[in-house]
Amino acid sequence: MNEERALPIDSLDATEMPDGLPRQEPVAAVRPSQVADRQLPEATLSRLTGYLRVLTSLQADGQHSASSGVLAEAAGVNPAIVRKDLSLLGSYGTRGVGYVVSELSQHISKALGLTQEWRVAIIGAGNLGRALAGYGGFRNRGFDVVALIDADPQLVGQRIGELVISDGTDLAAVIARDQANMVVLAVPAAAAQPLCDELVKCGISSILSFAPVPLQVPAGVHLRKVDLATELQILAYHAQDVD
Ligand SMILES: NC(=O)c1ccc[n+]([C@@H]2O[C@H](COP(=O)([O-])OP(=O)(O)OC[C@H]3O[C@@H](n4cnc5c(N)ncnc54)[C@H](O)[C@@H]3O)[C@@H](O)[C@H]2O)c1
Repeated sequence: MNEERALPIDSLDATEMPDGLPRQEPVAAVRPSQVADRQLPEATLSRLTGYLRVLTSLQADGQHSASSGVLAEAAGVNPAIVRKDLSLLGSYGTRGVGYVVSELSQHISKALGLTQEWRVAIIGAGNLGRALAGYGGFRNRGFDVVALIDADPQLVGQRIGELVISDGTDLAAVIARDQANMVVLAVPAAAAQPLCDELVKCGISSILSFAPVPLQVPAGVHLRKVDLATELQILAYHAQDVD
């Protein structure tokens, strides 16, 4: 069973060096054809989404190229980290010119799996599910929210923005009808594991859960959890007074 995505033990990450310096391994040896076979470090993945956001806005402004310095400043990291991250994708840029915005944007989108269609079903139309369903920003980041599902008959049929709440008692039918291939769980903790099991049977292999409970999924199913309370506790740990 697979609890959450494990990173390979040899994850490369410039920020993980004890002295804060980028590692010196020959990253130039990594070519695009190899990238598909390996997992990118989690910290790199999260920075890539930042670079993509910056590139999208540069493209909208009609910029043709961008230096690692420009990307670094906009993403809040240093240029060496940008170059290192992009080299892991096989993108090296040109000295004096930098990176071609449209090409790099396409390259990062491909690496992040954003060139395929992601159709997201949100399960749980309570406080959180409604807020997520009402947020318009997912579409321009590559995610189409196609269904909002709840098991409460009083909620089924209600309209939230562009979506009408679907009946969660026939989950498989809703997932098939709306051709969802990614699911967000915004249900109480007790409902999350049975739903995960049902979703796996429906063929869903990408699940993001907000339920504050450990979940088990079989190998091959990607599960991520968001736990704001844990994040706040970590923040409190770092921010506490130490006298
Ligand atoms: N991680 C976070 O940052 C964060 C923040 C807020 C809430 N949460 C968690 O998110 C979840 C939802 O929170 P909320 O405040 O929206 O709760 P809520 O009680 O307002 O909504 C939960 C909804 O899930 C529905 N539901 C229950 N079982 C279901 C099932 N089997 N199938 C379909 N729908 C089902 C309920 O009918 C209800 O409408 C909770 O687990 C909560 O702890 C997480």
